[in-house]
Amino acid sequence: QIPFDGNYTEITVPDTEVNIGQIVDINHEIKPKLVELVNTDFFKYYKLNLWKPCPFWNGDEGFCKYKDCSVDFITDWSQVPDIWQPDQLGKLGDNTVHKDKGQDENELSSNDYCALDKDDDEDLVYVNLIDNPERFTGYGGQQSESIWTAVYDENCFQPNEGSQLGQVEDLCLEKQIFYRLVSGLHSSISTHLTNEYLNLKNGEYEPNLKQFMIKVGYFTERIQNLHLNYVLVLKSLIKLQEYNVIENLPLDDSLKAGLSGLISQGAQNINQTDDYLFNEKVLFQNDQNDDLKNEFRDKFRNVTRLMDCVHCERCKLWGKLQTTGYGTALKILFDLKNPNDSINLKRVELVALVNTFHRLSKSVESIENFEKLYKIQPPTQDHPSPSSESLDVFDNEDEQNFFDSFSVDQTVTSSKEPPEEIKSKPVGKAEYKKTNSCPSSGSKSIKEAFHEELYAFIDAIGFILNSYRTLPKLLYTLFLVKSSELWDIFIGTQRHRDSTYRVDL
Ligand SMILES: Cc1cc2nc3c(=O)[nH]c(=O)nc-3n(C[C@H](O)[C@H](O)[C@H](O)COP(=O)(O)OP(=O)(O)OC[C@H]3O[C@@H](n4cnc5c(N)ncnc54)[C@H](O)[C@@H]3O)c2cc1C
Repeated sequence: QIPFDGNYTEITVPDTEVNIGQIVDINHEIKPKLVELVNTDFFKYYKLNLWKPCPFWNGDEGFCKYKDCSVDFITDWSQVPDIWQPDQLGKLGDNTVHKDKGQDENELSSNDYCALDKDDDEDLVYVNLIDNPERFTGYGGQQSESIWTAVYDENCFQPNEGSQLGQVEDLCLEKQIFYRLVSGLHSSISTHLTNEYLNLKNGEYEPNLKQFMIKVGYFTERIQNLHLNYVLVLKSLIKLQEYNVIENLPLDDSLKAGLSGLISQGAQNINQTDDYLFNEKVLFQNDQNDDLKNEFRDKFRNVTRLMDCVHCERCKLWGKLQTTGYGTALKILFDLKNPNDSINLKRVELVALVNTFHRLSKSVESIENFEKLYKIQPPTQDHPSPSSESLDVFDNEDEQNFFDSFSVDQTVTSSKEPPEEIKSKPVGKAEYKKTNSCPSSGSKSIKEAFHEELYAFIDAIGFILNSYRTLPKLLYTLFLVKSSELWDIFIGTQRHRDSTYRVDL
């Protein structure tokens, strides 16, 4: 366990050979190029449907009151740069997708990790990402919690799946990566909203150290997961370069040069082979792991679909963009296996990938800044218990009331906390190798399988014991039924032979 001492530098990034300090150094080098790139016309616009119905539940009753929940989308086509005009669209592989049988035609290609909006959807709008920054919107309470709960409980491999201890390390590597990916996305969103948090005193958006520490900073594992996401996305970009995909993209030369320059800078800073950064080849190693890969892909698609259930438009915009970015990174990492492989890369996927990397870069920079602020003056309430009801999240009652008014049932803490054991435990590569290989298709580690069997055994014993408990009552009820039948015969009012009796035990 790593007790939090206000310093993240030496903490390892799980399943990689790097530590957070090294990521910070890489980020310093590539940040200027990345910022330049996301400010270009090509990368600063994103096309999406913000009003697609939630596919999982009827959830339109949700709302987000604050003005920054909304998105300023573009209705006037003349405002959209040439590069995004319809005649330019479709050049980036849009027409070459292989369709899944039974799936919505435009929505999915068999290799896709995300459910993209249809290309011909009439409700697609363009959004200028620079004009609609990801920051505090006041979205919270039960509404956002229900989304996060669905993400973790139903569409993620849980650390407590088959394990009483509930440690993420108990999962096999593929499932670990999935959990960390989702948790890292959550950490990154929380970092942005606390880095640009509304200060009620002056109406400005500014870093709020206390909120950051409560949501992310005290949980070393959340910090690790966010940095792992940085590594995954960077590795996917490096792979695009290595396999000559960038070179062949239908982009203008300056964009290609910008993208290549950024990636080369990232690769150069690793100063080792890029498997040192992250070695995706150890995942889904053998053919038997196809089921596991399909399960991984299906679950991630569901996470992308859940973004349509987010009530706050601004949060939905960035949620959709980032899940698409991660889905694209996964596709590149897991499906591009040798230089001759082709990959379908849509324009929205490329834009999402680069912007997701920029979001992570911004998070890494913000965490570095929060670390400095913490060293100058740590928040007064140190190391709060995350499950504590008395957690003093807001500085005064006015602040509490103001934020409460944003959403129904605003709760800042929830029962959905990772168990103590996983909060600040670093996972080194050696450790993972020892315990985690998904053995076969549908895969469970030996430990998971053992726990599953154990629980089945306990259930069976419970069933047998319960039968003994209910046996006297059952016999008594049968006796009553039989006597009643005999009585009916005796008094000559015998029921029809086929009559059935309902016996409520
Ligand atoms: C897709 C999406 C996008 C959002 N975007 C924005 C936005 O742009 N601006 C904005 O102001 N709000 C946004 N929100 C809301 C925001 O994420 C929080 O839900 C809200 O601020 C309330 O926070 P909370 O402290 O109650 O805990 P939440 O962040 O809602 O977390 C719920 C529970 O999940 C667990 N948890 C928290 N972080 C992690 C982690 N990293 N890993 C594992 N478990 C974790 C904890 O047990 C926590 O109690 C978004 C929500 C969603 C679902």
